[in-house]
Amino acid sequence: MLIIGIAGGTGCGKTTVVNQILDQLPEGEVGVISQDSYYKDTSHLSFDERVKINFDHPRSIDFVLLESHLKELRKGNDIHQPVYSFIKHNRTGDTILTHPRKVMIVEGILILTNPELREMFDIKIFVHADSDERLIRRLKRDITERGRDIEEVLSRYQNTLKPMHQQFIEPMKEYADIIIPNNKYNTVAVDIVKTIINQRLA
Ligand SMILES: Nc1ncnc2c1ncn2[C@@H]1O[C@H](COP(=O)(O)OP(=O)(O)O)[C@@H](O)[C@H]1O
Ligand SMILES: O=c1ccn([C@@H]2O[C@H](COP(=O)(O)O)[C@@H](O)[C@H]2O)c(=O)[nH]1
Repeated sequence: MLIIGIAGGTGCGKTTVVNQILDQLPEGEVGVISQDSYYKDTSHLSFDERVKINFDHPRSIDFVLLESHLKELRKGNDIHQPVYSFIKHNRTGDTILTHPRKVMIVEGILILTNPELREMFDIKIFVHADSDERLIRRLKRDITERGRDIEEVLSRYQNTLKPMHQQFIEPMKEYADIIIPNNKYNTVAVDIVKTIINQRLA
């Protein structure tokens, strides 16, 4: 199994890059695990308490579960990937049955911050987009898709997201094998990653 980690700040385009990679690759050969599925279960908290969580700090992620799921997949076993709701700020209680594939992609803002998980990646990719570009994308996406308003996005950005990005996410570029510039759609970089995957699948 080839395991590819794709990191980068919010709105840099990780999900978009993953979808571009999957496009035209043989179905069923490449699997995806999203770090978002592994936000810690916070069912014991009220919604108002959950809103106050710092979701951009590594402690908000259940890395133990994520790592153990990846190890199970590597052993050839299925896992039940939790489903996360950004609207509820919590796991939904549902899971997605995820099968091991020849190539597994793990994507998320904080996946390179955990040394044990980092060790498991054969290829580490960091998607870069400038912070103003990422904020604009985040505003548009969170208002249309994640039930936020402009006040929520901007206050989270100033209070937690920006400082956490500078402290935990940006320094992870140091560990990347490949940095994809993604201020504009980068088909050349995506094609290079696809070529690597196709070689593994051949
Ligand atoms: N290169 C790009 N140029 C313009 N918009 C982009 C680009 N890449 C992604 N987007 C848009 O930005 C938003 C956030 O992208 P997404 O892939 O969800 O980022 P991430 O998963 O890193 O948070 C989405 O609405 C997406 O369509
Ligand atoms: O309940 C939650 C959990 C996370 N967030 C925000 O999501 C982004 C990470 O997702 P991307 O798709 O990579 O943008 C992170 O910056 C958290 O602030 C949230 O709003 N609510």
